[in-house]
Amino acid sequence: MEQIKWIKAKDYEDITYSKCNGVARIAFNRPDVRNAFRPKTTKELYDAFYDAGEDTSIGVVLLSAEGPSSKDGIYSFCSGGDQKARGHQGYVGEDGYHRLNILEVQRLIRFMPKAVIAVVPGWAVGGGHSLHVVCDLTLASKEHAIFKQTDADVTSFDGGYGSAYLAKMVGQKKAREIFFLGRNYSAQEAFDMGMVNAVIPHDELETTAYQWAQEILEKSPTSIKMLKFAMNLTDDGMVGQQVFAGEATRLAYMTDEAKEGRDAFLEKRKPNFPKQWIP
Ligand SMILES: CC(C)(COP(=O)(O)OP(=O)(O)OC[C@H]1O[C@@H](n2cnc3c(N)ncnc32)[C@H](O)[C@@H]1OP(=O)(O)O)[C@@H](O)C(=O)NCCC(=O)NCCSC(=O)c1cc(O)c2ccccc2c1O
Repeated sequence: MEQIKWIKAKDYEDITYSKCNGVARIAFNRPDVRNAFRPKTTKELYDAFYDAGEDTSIGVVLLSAEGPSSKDGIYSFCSGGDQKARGHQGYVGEDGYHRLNILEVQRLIRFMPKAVIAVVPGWAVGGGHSLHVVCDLTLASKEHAIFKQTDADVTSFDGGYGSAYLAKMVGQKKAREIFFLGRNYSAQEAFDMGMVNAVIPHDELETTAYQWAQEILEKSPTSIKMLKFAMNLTDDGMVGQQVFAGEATRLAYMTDEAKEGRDAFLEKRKPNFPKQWIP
């Protein structure tokens, strides 16, 4: 097995961010509050995901978590929005504004042209549960992962990917059970209902995630990107079409036709599209 040498990509307070051999690892780092996210956390997540999306040396992103808690040794992926930071209209940051910025992070994960793997070492709850749902794949700790939806306990309902997309994954009845009853589900139960790809012994979770990432990196990057966007398309409406079509446009840019169109404009002449280019 290859030695994994994570290199810190940037210093943050609420998350850690490192890279190794084509893989970026973004990890929640507030284990004493079960990795709840506050506005600072979502800002940092957005920044790190944006960087990983733009970095052409990165092909796969792991969304993981540091831990366990220094208080009680319990592992968490993320327990959702920090209820202590919750104000009247959203989560309040140092600037005093009320926001629901985690939805922007969800969209970044959903629309980035790279595979994102949720690596769940412990609690995945509320908005933390929604984050694993929106990731492309989920690997869960056999011993410690627990999946739970508390949205209906705290009147903070994710009516987008967290619930409606979950229903596509596990079926309508099961998704309604998860949200309406808010029970705990083990990694194995989550696997059986189709929202987890593999149940992994805790000690092997991170290395397995890295191995899965390396396997994906052996595939054609354009295929991974187009397959991800194709699978997103039916659920994402016009935005899904826009994202998929944007990549088709990028491929079209690489043709002689596109070069002729661009060059003709720059040379202030009529474009010459020969008949043999007609499809
Ligand atoms: C996750 C738990 C089930 C774990 O229970 P356990 O008994 O193991 O641990 P404790 O409850 O004692 O927690 C230890 C310690 O952590 C603090 N903590 C845990 N979670 C949070 C949290 N979310 N916010 C703030 N603090 C948290 C807890 O207070 C303890 O601190 P001490 O100081 O006492 O040591 C359990 O902790 C739990 O149920 N947590 C709350 C889960 C929750 O309700 N999350 C919010 C759901 S709503 C949400 O996430 C959300 C966010 C958004 O931005 C949205 C935006 C748009 C739409 C929807 C959104 C949305 O739904």
